[in-house]
Amino acid sequence: MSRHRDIRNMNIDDEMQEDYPSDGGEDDLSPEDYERLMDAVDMVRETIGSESQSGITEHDIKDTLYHYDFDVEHSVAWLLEEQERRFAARERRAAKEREKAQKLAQQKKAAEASSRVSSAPGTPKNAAARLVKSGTSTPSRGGTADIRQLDLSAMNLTTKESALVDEPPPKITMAREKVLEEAKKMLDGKDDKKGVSLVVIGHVDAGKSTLMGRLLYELGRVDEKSRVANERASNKIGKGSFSWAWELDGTTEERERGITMDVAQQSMTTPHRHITILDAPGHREFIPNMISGASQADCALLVVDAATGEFEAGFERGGQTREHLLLVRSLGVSQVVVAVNKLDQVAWAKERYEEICSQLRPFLVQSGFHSSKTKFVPVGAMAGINLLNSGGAEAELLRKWYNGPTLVDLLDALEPPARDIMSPLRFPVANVFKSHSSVAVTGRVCGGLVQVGERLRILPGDETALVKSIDHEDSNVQWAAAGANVTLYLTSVDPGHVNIGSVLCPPTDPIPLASVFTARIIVFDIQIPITAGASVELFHHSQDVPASISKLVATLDRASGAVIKNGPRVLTKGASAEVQITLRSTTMAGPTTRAQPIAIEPFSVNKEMGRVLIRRSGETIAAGIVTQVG
Ligand SMILES: Nc1nc2c(ncn2[C@@H]2O[C@H](COP(=O)(O)OP(=O)(O)OP(=O)(O)O)[C@@H](O)[C@H]2O)c(=O)[nH]1
Repeated sequence: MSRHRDIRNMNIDDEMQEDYPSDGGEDDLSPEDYERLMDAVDMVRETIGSESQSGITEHDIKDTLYHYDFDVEHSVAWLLEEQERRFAARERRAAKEREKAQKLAQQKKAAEASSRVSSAPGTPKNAAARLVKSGTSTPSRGGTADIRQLDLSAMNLTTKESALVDEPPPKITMAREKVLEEAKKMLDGKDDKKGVSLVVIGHVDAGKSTLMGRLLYELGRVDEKSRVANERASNKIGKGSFSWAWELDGTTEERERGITMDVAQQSMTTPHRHITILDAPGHREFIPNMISGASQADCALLVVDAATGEFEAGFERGGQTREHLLLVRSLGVSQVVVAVNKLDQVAWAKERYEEICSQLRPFLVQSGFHSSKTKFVPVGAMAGINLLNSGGAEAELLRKWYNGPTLVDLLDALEPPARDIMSPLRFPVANVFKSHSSVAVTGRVCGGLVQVGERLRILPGDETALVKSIDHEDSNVQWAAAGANVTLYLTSVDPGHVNIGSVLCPPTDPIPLASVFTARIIVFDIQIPITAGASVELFHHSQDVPASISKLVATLDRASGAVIKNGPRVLTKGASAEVQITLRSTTMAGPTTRAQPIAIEPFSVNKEMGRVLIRRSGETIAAGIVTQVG
């Protein structure tokens, strides 16, 4: 199985800590003072060197600058002395560690000698380690305490992690009926704003991340200091025009290349909606990541570039405007807002806006979007025009011919689709974060409910895990229901058994596993027809696996589904067909090696788990729904 992004290994224990160290009163600074501070930080840094060279963090520098009232000279002098003090302390600590290690080695030798004498025949050598693993607390007797300590160190567990092993398991604190009742209330929107997830799609450089960064700022989700910091830092590497996008494009590579590579998740609140944003990459190289984002969304925001020739580049055959729209529709998204961006590049010309809308409308209908569920809005992401309320000369130019809704007005009216909370839980893992002792998984609840303390089965495989906590947007919650994009923190599980594409479900109601299944597909605009045995890549949620279209069962009438021809020889563009799909083995062990099955369910059982996309040589050739598994 492959996935075009890294499984990030980070320390979840750190991530879970809510009390981040303060930056030393920065919150009280005005934007002007904050800018002064950041200038001073740069000057100090130039003299003392980078963090890795000097061991002095940005936090240290800021603290010192506050202390010396932003006086760079005094701050540098103090920090250089501090650097020497730290170096000396480190040396002292290292000497102590060496001494301790020597002592432990001697104790280990002595303990091994005594255990060789006292163990009964057949006693497992690592009995102490097994006791620790299973959580049994054995009172220490004489030398045993040392053996336990030594075995723990051999297992590479830190003191903190060994404490975690002994932590009591999380408990279910709410009755299922109560959770169901609360979930129903929430989905009815009686208690709160309705939740909806939105994937942001469009051709490369259309302005997706800029639009989202600016929108988050306009809605107060990004403060003035972050804005200034992004502006300064992006200017510094000559990428000033991407400063708004930096709020979403968080990795160094994304920032240096000026493109989105992985899906970034953020959230925002409009008067009637709580919106999870999934900012997808536009570059065709990262389509698999875009598919991962789209499979977690209810609605789409398509961003197109109005600049001369740019809209056309994205909309022509092979452009991502077309491909993204087809992909999201195939994954079940039926509502789309089209933001016609960069109108400043064409002097806010009404004719250009209308020309773009008139080209997109028929394509949207042809792709299966109902015209009542597609909305258009003219915007200028960079200057924040027509996102919320905007003033100024550019806004005036737009207002001469447009007095329709703003982008936020349209987002605020998005309707969440029906959620199936009564079906068994299905949680396809979109991303995994691992540490030695725990695992966090992100993704969307695709049916049912999940709650803290619940034991879940991880498929494929025989493993189970306990849900330790759940993060939904910025909050820690006790449960999450179908449609929610959440992070689950898991415990009592070997991190090696949780992967992108794993599906978490109730142990009593597992999702089926299959390496052969049938699907009803629609063939896209392909040039080389599909024949039986064609090698393809199968996309299901966030995973993609090698497969083949092993049998062409029948061609079907697109509208009625009636069989037109059994056993066709080829499938050409626009065809609807029933096909058999067989996963191919990823190992080189030979043609008889069976492929690993994937967790997949018929569309009739769970819509979200029963959709697949089929790609070949980097091009999406078909989309389908699973009709039969096994
Ligand atoms: N003139 C103008 N430029 C804009 C506007 N919005 C975005 N841009 C510029 O377009 C370029 C691409 O913006 P991004 O936000 O990175 O585009 P993207 O669609 O997120 O890019 P990918 O995710 O990599 O496909 C940047 O240089 C932006 O400054 C706008 O309203 N007007």
